Amino acid sequence: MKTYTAGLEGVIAAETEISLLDTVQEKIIIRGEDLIDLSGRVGYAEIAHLLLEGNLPSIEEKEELEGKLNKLSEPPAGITEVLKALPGTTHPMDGLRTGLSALAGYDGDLENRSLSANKRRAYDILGKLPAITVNSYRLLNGEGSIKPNKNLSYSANFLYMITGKEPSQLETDIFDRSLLLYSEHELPNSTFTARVIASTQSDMYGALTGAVASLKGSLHGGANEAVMYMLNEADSASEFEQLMYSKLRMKEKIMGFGHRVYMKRMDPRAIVMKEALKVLCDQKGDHRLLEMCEAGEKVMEEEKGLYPNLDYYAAPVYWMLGIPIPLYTPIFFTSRTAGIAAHVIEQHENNRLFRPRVHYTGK
Ligand SMILES: CC(=O)SCCNC(=O)CCNC(=O)[C@H](O)C(C)(C)COP(=O)(O)OP(=O)(O)OC[C@H]1O[C@@H](n2cnc3c(N)ncnc32)[C@H](O)[C@@H]1OP(=O)(O)O
Ligand SMILES: O=C([O-])CC(=O)C(=O)O
Repeated sequence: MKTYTAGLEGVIAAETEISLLDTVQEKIIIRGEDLIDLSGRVGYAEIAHLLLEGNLPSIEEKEELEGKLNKLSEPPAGITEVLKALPGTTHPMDGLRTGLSALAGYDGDLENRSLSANKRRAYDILGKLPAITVNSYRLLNGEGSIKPNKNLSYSANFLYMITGKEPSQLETDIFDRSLLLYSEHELPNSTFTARVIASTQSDMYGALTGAVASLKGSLHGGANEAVMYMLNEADSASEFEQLMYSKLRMKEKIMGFGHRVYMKRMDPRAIVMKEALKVLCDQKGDHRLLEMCEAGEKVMEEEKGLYPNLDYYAAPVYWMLGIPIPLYTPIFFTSRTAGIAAHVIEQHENNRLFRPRVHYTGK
């Protein structure tokens, strides 16, 4: 009776003022602004403000937001205890999912779905997630937990907690840019998941927790970790090229390539991350990873007509920044929290329950 499309391809499933992948003008529009254009001009905190408040902040508002996120950056001690109780075999993404879920118990106003209550908890979650993300990795590795350094900006502190040393300005800028690029992307599986959960009038913690599970999958955020494991299987551009050919012969999907929306062109965010990789390679005087990635790009274009997505170039950038691979997907989620929280708020503000029908193929 009604049109059915596998994977909801091309289906319009939500009305939003938050973002649009404009495939005609080839732009990522966030609340009327061009994300790629912004990536050279503003930082992650400003994008978080744009997503949650609807406008870019003034200098004072930006400082106020950085201060607010700083103040909120320490999770309750009970969350650390929850993370400590998990077995060491737990993936940090599952640690993050568990820690985020447990935060709900600390919200004294959990059933309040008003705009102000939702914004308050969005900032609270955003403030605490870097520590939850990093400590889920550290505690699972048998390392002690690390406290946020409140003298640093949001991104500098996040990177400091990951590596244990204060990052340089260049490292901070590149990491911040990666967070900005990951912050929001219209209606990917995880954002859709969160909106579906929120549409039952369930709370933001539950909606975001479901989104973590969605984003973990290798067809979505999990691809950035898979890309790095794949790059580490080779030592040079020619070895990587051979690896790609053999994977294609085995009909394997190559992680970091293809995208439901950018099927036939390079993800514009990947172009920005490729430039960042080049800067890091130039600085370290070691171009091996860049050369390998470029070789892989050429194979995929020639063999499959497919182009890199953001994960393909974010992975080697994170490697060059000294970030452990199991943190790549949790970092992606932490950054995407600003966008997904904005979608949960929008869903609660103008809600209709998601309840589609099926195309029945059974007896
Ligand atoms: C930041 C992000 O989350 S971006 C996504 C990150 N995920 C990845 O990088 C995983 C690898 N990529 C993929 O699996 C896909 O391209 C997806 C999941 C991103 C998009 O999937 P869909 O839109 O459903 O496309 P689908 O998987 O149907 O692919 C269409 C065709 O292209 C091929 N294809 C798509 N991506 C790839 C790939 N990475 N490697 C090899 N072939 C691919 C498929 O095999 C399929 O070919 P066929 O028609 O001959 O069977
Ligand atoms: O948009 C998608 O389908 C996947 C995603 O989250 C991204 O590319 O950032």
